[in-house]
Amino acid sequence: MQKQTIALIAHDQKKDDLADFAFIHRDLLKGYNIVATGTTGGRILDACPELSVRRMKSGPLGGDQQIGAMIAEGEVSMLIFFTDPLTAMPHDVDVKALMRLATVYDIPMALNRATAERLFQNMTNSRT
Ligand SMILES: O=C(CO)COP(=O)(O)O
Repeated sequence: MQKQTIALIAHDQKKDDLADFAFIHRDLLKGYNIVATGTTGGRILDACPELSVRRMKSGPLGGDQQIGAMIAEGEVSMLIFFTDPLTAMPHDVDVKALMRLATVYDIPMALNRATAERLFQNMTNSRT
């Protein structure tokens, strides 16, 4: 069976947190294709070199839009996006557009670690 794809993205202040999250859940993530924005993808690969990560452009250069287009094409089944609500972003409209498409296409979307942990807990439980 074809692996499903999970999108992983983090803003700069949240990248340590997402790298840690990916490391802790690396065994689960091995069962998925991962797509990430450029810098985030690099951080995930540093933490978990064994994972298959497709790196798109960096967020401010269009990476969020690329992942949004993949969602519109039905190619992404979950979005984990550790956002930074305390820093202004030049590409805020792209971030909002990505969240909008995840909502339009009704894919599970976690915007913080607490929600992501619960989604992954749910996936772990449904595997056992
Ligand atoms: O800005 C981002 C998401 O909006 C993330 O992009 P990077 O992973 O390239 O830093």
